[in-house]
Amino acid sequence: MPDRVSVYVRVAPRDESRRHRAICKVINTDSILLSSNPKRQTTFIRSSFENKEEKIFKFDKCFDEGFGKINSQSEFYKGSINHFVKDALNGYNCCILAYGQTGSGKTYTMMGESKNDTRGVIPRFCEDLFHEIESIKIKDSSDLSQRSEYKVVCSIFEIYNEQIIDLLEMNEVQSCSKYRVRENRDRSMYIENITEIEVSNIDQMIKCVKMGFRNRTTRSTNMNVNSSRSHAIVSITIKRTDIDLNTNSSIISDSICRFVDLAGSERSTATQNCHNDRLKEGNSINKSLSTLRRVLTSLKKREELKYNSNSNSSAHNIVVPFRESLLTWILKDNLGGNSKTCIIACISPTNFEESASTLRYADIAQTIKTNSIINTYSNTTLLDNLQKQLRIMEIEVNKLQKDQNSSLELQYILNNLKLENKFLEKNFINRANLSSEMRKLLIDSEIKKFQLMKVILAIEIKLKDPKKIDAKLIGRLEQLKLNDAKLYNNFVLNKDKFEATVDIYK
Ligand SMILES: Nc1ncnc2c1ncn2[C@@H]1O[C@H](COP(=O)(O)OP(=O)(O)OP(=O)(O)O)[C@@H](O)[C@H]1O
Repeated sequence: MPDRVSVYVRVAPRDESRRHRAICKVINTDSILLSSNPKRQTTFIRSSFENKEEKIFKFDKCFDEGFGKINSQSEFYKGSINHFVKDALNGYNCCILAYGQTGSGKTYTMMGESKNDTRGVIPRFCEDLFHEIESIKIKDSSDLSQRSEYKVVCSIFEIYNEQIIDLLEMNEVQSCSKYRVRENRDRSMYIENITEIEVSNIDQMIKCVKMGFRNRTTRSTNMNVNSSRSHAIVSITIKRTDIDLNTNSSIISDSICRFVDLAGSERSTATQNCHNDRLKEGNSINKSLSTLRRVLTSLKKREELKYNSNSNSSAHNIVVPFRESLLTWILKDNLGGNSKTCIIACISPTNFEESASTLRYADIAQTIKTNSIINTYSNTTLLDNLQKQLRIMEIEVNKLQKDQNSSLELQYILNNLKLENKFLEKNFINRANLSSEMRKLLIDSEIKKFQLMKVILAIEIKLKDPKKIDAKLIGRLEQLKLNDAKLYNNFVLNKDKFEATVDIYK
């Protein structure tokens, strides 16, 4: 079912945002007037400098009125994200991205603080997820015909300088190169070798998420990295199996929920990036965020073409640069693919340009369509797929056996050739006793022996790896056959077998 990327706007409190930006040494602050109107779902932004324009954006929901009321974490969660719990349990992939400049409240919104009422979207989602699972289990317990089983797996990583850092890996010294982004058969993305922890209740889940974010802070301190310079991704995989106890058949649904706390979106010129490492950091953040913006722009263009020209072919000519950064490659399916996606546009009332830029990109994002489907299959489909795979493997095994047979046939031919060679050698040694006519014959056979040795040598080499047998060798054997059919027939006692072997490799 086509969905649209939804956008929720959140405004950080003026003082907090300014204090955080001061700590992060962000310069170029600007004084702006910014307010959201939750009734109309609009956000108004205007620089207090007279020459800057006024802008009004309309989104799915606008929270926090800027100068007025600040929405609590609970109000924000209930008004935006909590419906994703049911979606995820029903088998839909979901993705929640927090986008905005440094100090605009991305981490506060996603993770929140340790105080109970200030916890963010991720811990609240995890709590709701297990509450929902528990309530389904209680409902099931009175139903004798059905039972549901759940498996929840969590992985947490960050992308820093275009490398993946596993935040659940106990060993602090990590080889980043072992983490590879791979594509599943259904074209969804996964990270090879990433630590995955199975959790079975709220406590385990929250501990896992907290450990990931604690590692993010510890590692960033050890590496002298500000956490806002990396993108943190929490990935929760949910597998639900509904078993019909009467028929013993089951329906399985799989979904992945990704929570992405993006690095600060300000341009590197806006921060005091003079140090080499900082410059590298800045460049890679710029690269991934600018790729993200280009991906959003290309997807929007694609949508417009589809809508205006009513032709899919011109829309498909638009190349979306997913592969140009790790971030967009991992999120490929979430941006315009099989996912229910939302962007939380975090803005801070201290910088006109950056806030306007965040709102502009959120505006582009909300035009993008996704195609979320319930990722479900029955155990009979699973069986069908496994049987299909089995058949493919059987064909492979047969082929391999055939190769092995061919190699046995070649071995047989080789032995015959060796025998013939011995015969020729014997004649060669006794040639002094031969008549001139016989000698001529032997010179011929000497040439043939030489040819034969070459063929034997080639076959011996190829026997080590029969697959590598090439047209040249077959050509040589064929030539031998043409030059002297009698000799050839002597070499090969079982002619048919030999030809069959040659045919296989033709
Ligand atoms: N809605 C809010 N209510 C209360 N405090 C907030 C809110 N938004 C942000 N803050 C406070 O503002 C400060 C900066 O927020 P936060 O660290 O979440 O910003 P950020 O966008 O993640 O920055 P960075 O990109 O540097 O990681 C924090 O002290 C946080 O507690």
